[in-house]
Amino acid sequence: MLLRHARSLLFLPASNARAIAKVRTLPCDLVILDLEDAVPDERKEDARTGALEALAEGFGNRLTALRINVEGTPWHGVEMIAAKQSAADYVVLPKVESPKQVKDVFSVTQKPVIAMIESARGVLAAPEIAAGEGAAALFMGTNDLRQDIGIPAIAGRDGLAMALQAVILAARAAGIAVFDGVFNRLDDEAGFEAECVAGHALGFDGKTLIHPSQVPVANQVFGPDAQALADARRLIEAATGGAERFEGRMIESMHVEAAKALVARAEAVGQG
Ligand SMILES: CC(C)(COP(=O)(O)OP(=O)(O)OC[C@H]1O[C@@H](n2cnc3c(N)ncnc32)[C@H](O)[C@@H]1OP(=O)(O)O)[C@@H](O)C(=O)NCCC(=O)NCCSC(=O)C[C@H](O)C(=O)O
Ligand SMILES: [Mg+2]
Repeated sequence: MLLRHARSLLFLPASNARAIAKVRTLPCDLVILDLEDAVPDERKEDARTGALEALAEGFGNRLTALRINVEGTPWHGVEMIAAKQSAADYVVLPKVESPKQVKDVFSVTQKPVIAMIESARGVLAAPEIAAGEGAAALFMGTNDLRQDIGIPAIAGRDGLAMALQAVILAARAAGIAVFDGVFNRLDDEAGFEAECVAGHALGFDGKTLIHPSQVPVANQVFGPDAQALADARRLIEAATGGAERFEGRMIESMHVEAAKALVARAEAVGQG
């Protein structure tokens, strides 16, 4: 699967063996083994060893990533070496504020880097980060971003709107994928689904997740809906080129391209 087709991107602490076993049973598209905030300092070393073993064992046909700690922490250097030696498909780099951070990690690990945008500085530098060497995708880090901007944890996402859109535009201008931040309220199913729908409508490719219960909803919201897929197939079949009428609306070549992209996404995620 291509990264841009991923709908559900599940974080888990690399120190949690039960979660590692569990994720192998889940229909998530990308597994992210975390060495950063989900792992206490005294467990970083164990987590690193556990991550390398788990990645070597593999996660079936799921894409894999290792989130390392940022430069300036005691773990950054050793985790870059571990990432290079690992079987992870991607490195996730948190708290990115410049393209140089991504380039430096890419040059050591030789793995495509998913840059997390988690601060006002990061948002303002997102166009350069997304276009920079080694950047494969952007993740929103909305917990840290709220804190950096000063948005109360209990407030909704209105205060994040400009940042979310700026990051999506930066990713699109650079031609890379972009994924929404995590939803913390584990028991608020309706709130989670509403945030997935809103993120999908903004243009995110998928959503980063923290719990198994969130995977099916993200897959459903970010996966092609059956009606849209049927519509896309009819449109591709009917189109003859240029502007024309299709089922009461005007279509042109960009609509055919969009329909083909939807069919490709459906096939990639096994919904074709
Ligand atoms: C949030 C949790 C700590 C909740 O844990 P808990 O209450 O123990 O979960 P459950 O009892 O409901 O778990 C049920 C079973 O599911 C497994 N499980 C739980 N979470 C995961 C997971 N993420 N991946 C795989 N499997 C998981 C449990 O092991 C149970 O199975 P079993 O053992 O067989 O009974 C916990 O969900 C958790 O740790 N989540 C991930 C936290 C994390 O990785 N955080 C870092 C990423 S968030 C982020 O990046 C923020 C960002 O930086 C920002 O700034 O916004
Ligand atoms: Mg964060």
